Amino acid sequence: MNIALIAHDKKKDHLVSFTTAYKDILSKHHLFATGTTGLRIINEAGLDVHRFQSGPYGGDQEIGALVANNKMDIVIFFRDPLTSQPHEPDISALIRLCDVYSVPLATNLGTAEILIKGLERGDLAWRTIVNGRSGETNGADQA
Ligand SMILES: O=C(CO)COP(=O)(O)O
Repeated sequence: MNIALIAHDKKKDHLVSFTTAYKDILSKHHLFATGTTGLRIINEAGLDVHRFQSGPYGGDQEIGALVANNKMDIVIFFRDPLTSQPHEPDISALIRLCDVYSVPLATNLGTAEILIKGLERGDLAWRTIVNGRSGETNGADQA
């Protein structure tokens, strides 16, 4: 599976802790992230992550493009609901596209935990039918 990992600044510590805690599961998949989030996950969780631009510089839109092409299977986006962001339209657009394409999206730690446990149990196998990669079991696919 292709998994996008994104966090706003005040939520980055949470995402680093989350990716560290679930490193064994996440390392079986292809990970993508916005720029600064990705750097922290690489350095602090020790995971292999493909980094896009930083969010305010277009990273959310790059991930949105993959969602629109059915190349992103899960989006974990720890957004900060208490701080205004200069690229709010990009954030809304990414969330909207996840809803357009029924891509599983977690915007907080509680939902992300459920999603990652479901992923490990195989609950998201339907994604391989939607994304045309049905021969694959553990996400050995590339965006
Ligand atoms: O702003 C973001 C998502 O909207 C995240 O971007 P960074 O990971 O580069 O901080």
